[in-house]
Amino acid sequence: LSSNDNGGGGRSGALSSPPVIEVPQKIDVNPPKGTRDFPPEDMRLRSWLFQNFREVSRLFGFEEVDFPVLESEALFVRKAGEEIRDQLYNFKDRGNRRVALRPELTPSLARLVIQKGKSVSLPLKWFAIGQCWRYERMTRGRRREHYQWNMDIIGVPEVTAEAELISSIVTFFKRLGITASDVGFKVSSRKVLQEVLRCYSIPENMFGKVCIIIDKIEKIPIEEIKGELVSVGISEAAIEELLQVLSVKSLDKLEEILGDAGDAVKDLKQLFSLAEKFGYSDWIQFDASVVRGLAYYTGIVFEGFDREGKLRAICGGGRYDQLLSTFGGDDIPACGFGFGDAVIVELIKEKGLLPELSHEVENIVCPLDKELQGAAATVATILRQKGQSVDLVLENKPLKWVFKRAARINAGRLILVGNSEWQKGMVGVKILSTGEQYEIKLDELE
Ligand SMILES: CC(=O)Nc1cnc2ccccc2c1
Repeated sequence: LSSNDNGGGGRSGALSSPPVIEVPQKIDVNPPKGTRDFPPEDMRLRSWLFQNFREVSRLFGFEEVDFPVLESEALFVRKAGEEIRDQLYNFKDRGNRRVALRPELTPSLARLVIQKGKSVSLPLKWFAIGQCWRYERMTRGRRREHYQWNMDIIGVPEVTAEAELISSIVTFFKRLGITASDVGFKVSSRKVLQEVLRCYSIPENMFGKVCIIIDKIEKIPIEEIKGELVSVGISEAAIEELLQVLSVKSLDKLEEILGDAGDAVKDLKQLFSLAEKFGYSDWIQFDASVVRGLAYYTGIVFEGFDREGKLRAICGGGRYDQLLSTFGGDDIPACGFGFGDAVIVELIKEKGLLPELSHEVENIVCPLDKELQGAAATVATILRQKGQSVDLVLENKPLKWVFKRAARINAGRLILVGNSEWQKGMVGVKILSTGEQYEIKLDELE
């Protein structure tokens, strides 16, 4: 009930029964659990971050794409025990369809590539910035949404694609003032795991599950990791070999163990050599323990980390050559990364790299009395047509109020529309930074 309703007691003042005053039910003004509003100050930081995502995507010749935040649940139903699956924000819609709020963007991108089929020519270089969702018990008080920047290269089997993607992230970090002493990338290949599992003739369909278990290696005790590997049927011997290989920190050592028959060592060597040419060798290191927590990766995987070790992974990605074919599409190679909007903000705060972003307008236009409101609107429109931003005073306010507002919105200059000046086709101008004041003909205002 709106406050000016007299509660259904008919015409106010009627002698009928006293109006029933309904206490208006105050809505909860906070956003839903785990979600955020973006009031102007926060929105300026988000827009600044996204502007940098977009500018880097442009520098690398990527095209922007987007997809619905709501997808068929089938896109995300993978049986590899991933956390992203356990926390799917899924439900049945009113048409009884199983749907989900997307927890990541890659499956949607794969869906669109398949949908486009032969009508697009490879390679595709697409980027997206989209809100992703998860539903986890608020016990952990973590967010249920975040925005991710994704860059994907579709149709390139060589590791030149991964090298290009890492270069784009390095470019982004440099734009923010982040250096190789602040962050690095741990790089490995799932082919390392694959080659070990093959030696123990562990079936391919176990691969995703084993990767998801291994991905928890720094999050849960090693005994639990071993237990989970045993429970999915990996032999003790294979487990020992796996854990031993995962502790390898040099490519040469890895080659000793795996030999140079497989692609794992070859791919990684090529990636590190390309890193030299891109000029980001200082940013990357081989680390066999990196597997990432998404089941569909098949080759190179990488993650950005803060060298102080205070924060969670900043970004992550890798090659997913089988994803399109598992969706019924052609066997098209692909790789990409996701870059969340949360950890990066914590990092730039830590490093004192938060930009100062203020709201500014070039002009505040004010009629000196209400008869001139129309004239002020004309002045505002002329300035706006010249590409100037204008805050037009919309009510009859005292000058004191106007000066206060001008300061708050960081107006560059105050344009006063007064009667005597207007009769001469002129307006008053006050440059607010210097106090300089003058009159000028309207058509000379620029
Ligand atoms: C640090 C953070 O907010 N992480 C975060 C927040 N929301 C998500 C939502 C979906 C998938 C991953 C997510 C990850």
